Amino acid sequence: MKRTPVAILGATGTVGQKFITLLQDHPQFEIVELVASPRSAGKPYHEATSWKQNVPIPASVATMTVQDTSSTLTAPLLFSGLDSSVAGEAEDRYSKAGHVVISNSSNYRMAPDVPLVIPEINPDHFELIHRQGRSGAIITNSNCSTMFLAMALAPLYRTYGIEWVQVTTLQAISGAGYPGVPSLDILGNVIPFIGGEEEKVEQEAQKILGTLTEKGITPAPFRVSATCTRVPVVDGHLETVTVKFPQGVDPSPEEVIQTLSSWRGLPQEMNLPSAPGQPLVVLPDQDRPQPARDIWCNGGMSTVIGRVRRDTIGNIRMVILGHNTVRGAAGAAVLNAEALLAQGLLDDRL
Ligand SMILES: NC(=O)C1=CN([C@@H]2O[C@H](COP(=O)(O)OP(=O)(O)OC[C@H]3O[C@@H](n4cnc5c(N)ncnc54)[C@H](OP(=O)(O)O)[C@@H]3O)[C@@H](O)[C@H]2O)C=CC1
Ligand SMILES: N[C@@H](CC(=O)OP(=O)(O)O)C(=O)O
Repeated sequence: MKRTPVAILGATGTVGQKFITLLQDHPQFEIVELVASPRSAGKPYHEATSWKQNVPIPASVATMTVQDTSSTLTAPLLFSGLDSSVAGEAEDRYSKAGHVVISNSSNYRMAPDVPLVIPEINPDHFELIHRQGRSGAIITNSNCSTMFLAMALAPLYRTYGIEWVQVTTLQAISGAGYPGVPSLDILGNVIPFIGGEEEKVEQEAQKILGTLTEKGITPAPFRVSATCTRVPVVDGHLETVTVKFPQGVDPSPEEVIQTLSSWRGLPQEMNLPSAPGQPLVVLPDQDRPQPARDIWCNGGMSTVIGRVRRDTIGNIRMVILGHNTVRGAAGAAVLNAEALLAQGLLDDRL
């Protein structure tokens, strides 16, 4: 099968590097162009990037010359891990020039005509690309902490309804990009603030779980209260979550575990290349999930859950975990692209 040529925007960064490792042997996509800042442009990729992955740079990419965002690109499909300070202008321009941009950046996530999709939850929202008036399109995935929260909430919301959610995140340093948080700030420490993060976690899940109508997306009506912290962990965002169901709804922890574990969506039904067989994996051990042990569950594409138990104020509390640069970023974007292709939604654009 002929592979679709793709470019990676922000290729030298933390998310960009993860795109390269996930796409190097992908059956549907072939990396043909790399884009980063003017600081990197003109250099071979291996010189421009500070490679932090635990596999070597693929030979086909190592010597590719990096371009900047002023370049005209040939690839019809662009995966973006651009810094949000430049993503807005570049993604808008490329999508108006006919490229389909699958973005990790926060700039367009809440735009009314831009799909914010987790394909297990709301693949019907992809339809919004036809309302954008662009010859290409912009499709986004969520904030990394939102990703694991929304995945865990989806089957609960659809089975029981939700009144409110309280979440505290313990976020890895790779979430801040590279070089990211200075070592003297984070080693042996916890920083109880991540700029802009709580606002994203408090509103993105409701768009994802919202209902698509003629007028746009009506967000799901539950409230989220979030406290976001940075901890000295390299990869993996852990979150403690309390869920309050509507009045009179009070499933047992065993029922909730069954609801979470049995959840499947379009990526599993269509057997997409990056789909985890089981999107939510519930561990029985009292001291799991742990970032050092569990982030690579199903190739880093599952949300791992533990400690599901009754709460004293809400109904249920649990601990959730995910790989922030895989399912929380690059892997989510690749899965979105696979879902779009499988449904033929890009046939008129690629
Ligand atoms: N890390 C994570 O877990 C997650 C990140 N995201 C989002 O993904 C995006 C990338 O994050 P991350 O990889 O962590 O960040 P990094 O800081 O590691 O990488 C940023 C990338 O943007 C490029 N860039 C910076 N300035 C410019 C410019 N003026 N023109 C063109 N390119 C530029 C950098 O290129 P150069 O090397 O040349 O400077 C680099 O490739 C951000 O929007 C972030 O918010 C979303 C979810 C999770
Ligand atoms: N802020 C997240 C990563 C990120 O960049 O998210 P966003 O794209 O929503 O700004 C973290 O620190 O872990």
